[in-house]
Amino acid sequence: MSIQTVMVVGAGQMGSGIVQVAAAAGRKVLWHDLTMPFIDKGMLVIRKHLARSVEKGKLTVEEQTSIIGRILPTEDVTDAAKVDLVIEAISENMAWKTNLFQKLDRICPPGVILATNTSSLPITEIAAATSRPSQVIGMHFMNPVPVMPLIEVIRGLETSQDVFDAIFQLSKEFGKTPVEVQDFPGFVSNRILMPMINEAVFTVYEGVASVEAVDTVMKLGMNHPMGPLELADFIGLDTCLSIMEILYEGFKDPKYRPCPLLRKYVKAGRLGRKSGQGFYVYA
Ligand SMILES: CC(=O)CC(=O)SCCNC(=O)CCNC(=O)[C@H](O)C(C)(C)COP(=O)(O)OP(=O)(O)OC[C@H]1O[C@@H](n2cnc3c(N)ncnc32)[C@H](O)[C@@H]1OP(=O)(O)O
Ligand SMILES: NC(=O)C1=CN([C@@H]2O[C@H](COP(=O)(O)OP(=O)(O)OC[C@H]3O[C@@H](n4cnc5c(N)ncnc54)[C@H](OP(=O)(O)O)[C@@H]3O)[C@@H](O)[C@H]2O)C=CC1
Repeated sequence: MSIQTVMVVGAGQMGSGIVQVAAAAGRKVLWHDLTMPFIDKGMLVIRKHLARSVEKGKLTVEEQTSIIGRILPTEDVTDAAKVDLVIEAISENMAWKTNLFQKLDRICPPGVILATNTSSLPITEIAAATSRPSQVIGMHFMNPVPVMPLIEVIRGLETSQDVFDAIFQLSKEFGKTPVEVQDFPGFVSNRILMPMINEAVFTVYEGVASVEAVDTVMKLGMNHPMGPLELADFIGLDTCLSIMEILYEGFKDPKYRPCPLLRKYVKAGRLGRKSGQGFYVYA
């Protein structure tokens, strides 16, 4: 199964990273979001990162130009009919994702693989919304995509071996290390990471320590590159809350209850770096 053309849906922080990595790996990438200004914003981010790589001598100007040339923005989702693989990276919301997968299922010819970058939603449930559950798979990149070497490759209940092998191989061609994971809430990464972040929020909520103090403890005491609250802001507090809700709902275990402070911040629109304020304020 050769994958040469890819559509990425969603021009947020994950979508732009996935587009950059796929284009750098020589794939032609159609990039779709609901409106062109979102894609334009994402293109600026990619151009900035590539320009930095050129400045540092990690990329030639010719390579930079050809990577940009392989990225084709489109407002028309029916362009998905032209690709071998669609990677969905829209917001972490099951209704929006199943709606999109139903649409993609109608648009794409048989044989096109539909992958989701969901952080925690059940792949099997997303697959069941389509008429091709054997061709639906989880391809979970880490943030920031161009830097982090891992991709969790998640098998839905019906994912075929051919599709699994093709995505595992493609992940390697993207320069990443794929790890096989079964379809359970939060997979491996967020089942372990997100309760730690949630516990850090509880630590602030209960007045044990300040935001800065919690992050300093984890950075200097545990050698984490970012403190858990800084990382929560980086991921997006809306995404963190959605993941905690999915763990709580999926396991029905109170240990996964989201901290009320996390919920409060999301309700207030404090989503972290992307909205300008979360646990920290960004310029
Ligand atoms: C929620 C989920 O479902 C799953 C997830 O993704 S969970 C989140 C997983 N990610 C993490 O845990 C990230 C933790 N943080 C880190 O690893 C580091 O802080 C970091 C890599 C983000 C930044 O590292 P740093 O050393 O502090 O910064 P900096 O020196 O500026 O950057 C290091 C490199 O990363 C690049 N970089 C940093 N941020 C970047 C971004 N957003 N996009 C692309 N490249 C980026 C820099 O250009 C630099 O590249 P070079 O080595 O080629 O010069
Ligand atoms: N943030 C992280 O660290 C990680 C996130 N993920 C997962 O990746 C996915 C995206 O997350 P992230 O990039 O952070 O989110 P963002 O909020 O940064 O971006 C989501 C983008 O998707 C767009 N969008 C929403 N609905 C549609 C649709 N129907 N069609 C096309 N575009 C749409 C949004 O547009 P609009 O603003 O108009 O709604 C927005 O541009 C989520 O499933 C998340 O769980 C996975 C790994 C890490």
